[in-house]
Amino acid sequence: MDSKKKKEDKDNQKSEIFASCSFSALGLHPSLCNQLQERLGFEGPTLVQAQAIPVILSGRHVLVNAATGTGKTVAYLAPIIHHLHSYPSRIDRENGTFALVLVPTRELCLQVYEILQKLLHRFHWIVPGYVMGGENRSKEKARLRKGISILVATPGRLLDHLKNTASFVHTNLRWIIFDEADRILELGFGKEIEEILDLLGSRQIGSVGNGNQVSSLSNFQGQNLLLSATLNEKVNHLAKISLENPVMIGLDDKKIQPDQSVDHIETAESDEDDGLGYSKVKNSSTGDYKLPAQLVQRYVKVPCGSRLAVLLSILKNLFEREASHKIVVFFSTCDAVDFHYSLLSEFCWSPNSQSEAEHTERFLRCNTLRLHGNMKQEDRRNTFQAFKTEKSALLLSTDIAARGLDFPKVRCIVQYDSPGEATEYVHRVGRTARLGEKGDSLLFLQPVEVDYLHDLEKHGVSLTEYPILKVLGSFPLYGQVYRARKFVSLDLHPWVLYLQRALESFILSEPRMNKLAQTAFCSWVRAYTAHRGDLKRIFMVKKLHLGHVSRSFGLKQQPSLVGQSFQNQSKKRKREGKQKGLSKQRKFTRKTRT
Ligand SMILES: Nc1ncnc2c1ncn2[C@@H]1O[C@H](COP(=O)(O)OP(=O)(O)OP(=O)(O)O)[C@@H](O)[C@H]1O
Repeated sequence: MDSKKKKEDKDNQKSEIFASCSFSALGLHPSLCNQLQERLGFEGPTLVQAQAIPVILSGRHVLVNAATGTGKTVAYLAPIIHHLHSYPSRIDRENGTFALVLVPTRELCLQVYEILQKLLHRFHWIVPGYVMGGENRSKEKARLRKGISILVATPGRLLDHLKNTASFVHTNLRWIIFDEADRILELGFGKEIEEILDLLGSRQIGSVGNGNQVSSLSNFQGQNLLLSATLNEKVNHLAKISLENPVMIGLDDKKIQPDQSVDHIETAESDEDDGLGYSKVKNSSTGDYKLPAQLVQRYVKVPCGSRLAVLLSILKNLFEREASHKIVVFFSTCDAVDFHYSLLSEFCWSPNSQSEAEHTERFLRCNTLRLHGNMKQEDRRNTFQAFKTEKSALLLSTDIAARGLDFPKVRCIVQYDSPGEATEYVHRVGRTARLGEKGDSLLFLQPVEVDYLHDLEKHGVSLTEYPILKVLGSFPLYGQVYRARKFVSLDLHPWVLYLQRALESFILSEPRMNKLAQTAFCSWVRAYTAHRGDLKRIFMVKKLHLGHVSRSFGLKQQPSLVGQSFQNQSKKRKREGKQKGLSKQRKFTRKTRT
């Protein structure tokens, strides 16, 4: 491709993402515009920012439904800061909280807080803060007592403070933002959200605050914003109880010029009026998802028993091809993350060594990190920061990293365990190819699961096949390269066979690893049984060969042996679940899968 064509392509890509206007043309205060440029390095707004900022500035309730990595965070934070900065008299810490940003996970909480800190660098009187599960409650209470102007929070911990922290002033609350609302609801926080809305007096009518408002500061009414990738029943319900006559900002307005955007933005389409003045928003979850054009999406069809060896081979190939690489691999459970993390960090094998004693070289020589919801808060924080700053690293994660997290320069997303809903697929791949950058994604499927591709196609997502035999053929075995014929099954590929054998003997020789593998096997099967709705027909436990599943955890044991411990574990989890009074599904979703 000549350089002129390359430049043209780059310009086209840019105009798909960025608007042609400036931040100040959207009505933002000049010093905030400077801050966006100097602190965050943003030269101009993205399309979604150009659409959302003027509408949010106008005070309307808004529902934003836009593609991943398009800059939604600044789209809602900038107008809030603009308003707080423009109050006739400066706000004070004693005035308490003016804006509340609700997010589903702790990592997202920290991420939004970090952006806030940068944006507020020059506006020291507007104080950012966060409260979230896993943090020290009394320290949070002390911070709330001092006063936090813009508070980022996870729902459970916020509710706790609303009920138990008397010094938490929220009488001046003007904005409630639900970021990644669909995820908040999927994690089972619906009840908490309703309670929060009730406690804040913000249900339905959207008039925030309960008396004692600082009327001298502003006579502006409450404004709620909801950002969600999917508009399903639950999100519709939340929109209904929290938004008043909202403006809908969606993907279809992508091509609209920013200066015309307010006039052209669709208001929520009316399917039916519920008599409350709120029109039901059309469900777009069955429609096409818009994915970044530059994202290369592929799938690899792997028999269950060879999954582990193929995963390791692909990762080895990716890191050897490009030394500096950032890759995220998604697993269905916390236990699977722990097992693969230990395995990848410790497994030594060099295919050209003749004796066991010579296997001293780590199979995968990359910086490996892990992230899931059962880790200690401090470790979660460290991983999150490390993966942000590393130039080359491998992150093994549950879906905790699937939504909203913005890790710079991730080149490849591997979905080793299938995601379930197509939305989840879209969010996972959304961690790469952000804001016009290059990105690849690879979905692992067993031969019995390939119907999942049709499910994705229904949403306009189509994948091409990954050349796995070519990749496996690139590894020399005892000095020889084995070029498999097309019809050779992966199970019988010499490289896969040797690697599988090496993995099994390594795991067998390490009791700790063996235990991790068994636990991971059990929760993997549990997660497989948890697929819902139509997906149950694709991911059928009945079709699984448990012996092959064991092999995919490097286990040599008979499945019945492992199955026994699986049953014991299930019973134990049920007992614990009852004791803690959590519903089975909520506990499973929050504890095991994230
Ligand atoms: N105007 C801009 N110019 C340049 N970079 C920007 C701009 N706005 C946002 N970004 C960067 O784009 C990336 C994605 O932003 P953000 O995380 O807000 O996207 P998002 O739409 O919320 O993504 P997701 O749907 O995955 O949560 C971030 O790294 C952010 O710093």
